[in-house]
Amino acid sequence: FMPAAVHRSLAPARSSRAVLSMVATEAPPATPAADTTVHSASAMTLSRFMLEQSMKNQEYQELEALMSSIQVACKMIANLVSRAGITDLTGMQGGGGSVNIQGEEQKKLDVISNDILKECLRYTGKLGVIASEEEDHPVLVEEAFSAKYVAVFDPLDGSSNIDAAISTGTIFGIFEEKEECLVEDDADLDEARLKCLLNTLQPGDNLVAAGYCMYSSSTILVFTMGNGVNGFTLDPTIGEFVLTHPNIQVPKRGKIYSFNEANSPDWDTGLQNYVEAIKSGKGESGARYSSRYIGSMVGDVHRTLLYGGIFGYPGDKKNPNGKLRLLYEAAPMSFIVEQAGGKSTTGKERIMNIHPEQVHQRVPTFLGSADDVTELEKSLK
Ligand SMILES: O=P(O)(O)OC[C@H]1O[C@](O)(COP(=O)(O)O)[C@@H](O)[C@@H]1O
Repeated sequence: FMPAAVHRSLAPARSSRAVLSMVATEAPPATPAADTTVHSASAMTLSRFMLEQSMKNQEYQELEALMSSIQVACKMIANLVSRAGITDLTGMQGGGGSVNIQGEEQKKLDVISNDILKECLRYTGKLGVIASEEEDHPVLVEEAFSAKYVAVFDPLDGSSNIDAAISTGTIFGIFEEKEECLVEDDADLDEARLKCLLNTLQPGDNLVAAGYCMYSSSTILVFTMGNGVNGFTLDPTIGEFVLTHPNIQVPKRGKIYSFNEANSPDWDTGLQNYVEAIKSGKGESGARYSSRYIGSMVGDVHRTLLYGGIFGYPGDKKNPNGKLRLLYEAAPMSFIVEQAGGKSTTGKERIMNIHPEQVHQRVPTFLGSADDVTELEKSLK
């Protein structure tokens, strides 16, 4: 087991570093920058974090099992994604039936990530229903359909980037099932199943937890349970997610906008004017904004959370509701951004208020720094 020493290189991790340094106060003050791979037993791992949260608040006890299975699934997916080129896991699923209900051809890793998440969530026994981007319809978890939670997820967001090894991610949201979904033995199963399935269609405001795991130069899991947002980096030397981004607060205003500008000819004038203004320093802040767009929502939202600014996938003449799915992309990400002090909107209304009518419905999405999103809303009006 490695002796306690301290990371000196990662500025954002001050608080976890503080935790580590409390333990290692006797350690020499400045560890040479070269020494970057040590964690002490007192590291704030995600498992320990959840344990402490559920000791403080009983409500989190049941979520602890769910978060434990989600982190296992993300570690497995991270491993597969990082070795996709070596293990022939790039490319399309191929063969019949590899087009999901949205008409998108599925990547091999879309299907595998979906199976991994389904399996990891199933064995918690806490889930009655799951809805996934890769499942045409919500799936009833037979073993536990009298359980308490509903999980919605995009198993591998941005998978169009996977073959180029550009960042991708998993997005998840957890709802509580509505009371009447609890099925008694003699109940009419079909009716109950319908109720359970309908339980999947809940507004973002009903989320009890949401998060994403980004697979990039680091694997970072960021989530909220409605009590702030925390980020954990996977340390491959111990195979654990370690707290590196405590209590994330998105800057009130940023200097970066993130849209697929190739669609701008089809945007409405208000949005075109807004982007022109911030590009040329004629926006409210007077600053000239720069553009960043990865084309993976998880990567673009993660950067926006840390650096500020605005990310969006607007509706346009071709796709009036844009591209992002409300239930397992826009709503979970909106919960995280709002919990980090940011804002999220369709341009007309708060995304978290919207009651989904279909599992795969799309919604125009703008989220990020509160002042930037407010300025955009004014332009769209
Ligand atoms: O290539 P486009 O049209 O800009 O779309 C990019 C957007 O589509 C997505 O890839 C959609 O997600 P999926 O990959 O899960 O279908 C988002 O991650 C991203 O923000």
